[in-house]
Amino acid sequence: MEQGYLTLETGELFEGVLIGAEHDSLGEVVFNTSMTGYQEIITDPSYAGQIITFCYPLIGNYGINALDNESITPALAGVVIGDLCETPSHYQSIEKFSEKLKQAGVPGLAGVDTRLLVKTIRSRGTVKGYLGREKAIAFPSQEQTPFWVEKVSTKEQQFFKNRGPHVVLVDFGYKKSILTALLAENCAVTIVPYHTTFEQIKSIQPDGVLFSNGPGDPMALKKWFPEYKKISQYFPTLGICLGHQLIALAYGAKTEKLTYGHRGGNHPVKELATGKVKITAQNHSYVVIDESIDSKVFEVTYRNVNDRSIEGLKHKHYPIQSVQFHPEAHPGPSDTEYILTGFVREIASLGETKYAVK
Ligand SMILES: NC(=O)CC[C@H](N)C(=O)O
Repeated sequence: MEQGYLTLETGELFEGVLIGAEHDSLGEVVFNTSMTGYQEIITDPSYAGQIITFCYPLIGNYGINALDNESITPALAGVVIGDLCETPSHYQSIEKFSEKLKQAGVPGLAGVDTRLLVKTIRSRGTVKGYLGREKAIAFPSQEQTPFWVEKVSTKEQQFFKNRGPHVVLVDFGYKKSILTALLAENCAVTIVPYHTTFEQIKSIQPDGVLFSNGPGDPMALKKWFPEYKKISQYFPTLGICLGHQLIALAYGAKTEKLTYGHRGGNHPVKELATGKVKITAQNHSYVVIDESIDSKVFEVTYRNVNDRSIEGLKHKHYPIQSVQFHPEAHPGPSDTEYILTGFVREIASLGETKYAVK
């Protein structure tokens, strides 16, 4: 196996062996603390442009199956792992982790001291990294950040027929699990590109709208905020992760980048109405800034137990709610599944009266 390196922008160097696709890669180095779910993580479009470090030391031991992909084409820039298992054992396994990376065009580095790397990111904050055969001597100067949502959002509308309420899923890089959860609730689903206008959505006549998760800085979508506001003022709306950030921004709030983000399957959030703590799956860098919320407009519904950051919002006049975590889980606990099922129940019960709410 060929030796390779991950060079951080801040100068630290990590050695390992190259796996997966045979090209070098530049990306934002982040880490995920989940103990399982590497397949769902590498196929989650929200990781576009990022190099994921797995904190869990053993990756690949249960292989890759035909069921758990969150998207067809992985969008991430690379992976960094401790021990790579090349002899997977699971009855559903159809290929090895390294084969999946290769076939998806994603390079990786194995045999890395990921514990040290994670500690470095925790103290430095999220940094750029260069993964390749050579140590990087210089980093390319700050070129324009790619518009990741454009790369992962659907180009065409797709419709899934079903007997329940009709949901428009605005695709910023949606995880398949969100679609699966809606279909399981009998929803008919129309998936639309991120730039779909209010008038276009109105012509679809849905019962509710769901703004999906997605990669990058939510401010990259600034141009469309007025449209997202109009959509959410007309239709009952649920926002998940990037979708949550976009709703807050569309109503005048602000977002900021966390030092190293929340990525993993055991992030505790408190539901403020009940005081109950739920364990959630998370994957984000940005958060809505507390002081930027207009308390006449939004109620904060959830807070992160570790850093008290905002995890959920509810509009005080319109049927709009949003969560920073992932109620669809995958991978992660299903403690907050009720948010998706509650949304479907709500749009079903609003029925014909829904427009009168405004
Ligand atoms: N999973 C997501 O939707 C991530 C949202 C956004 N890209 C962030 O990093 O905060």
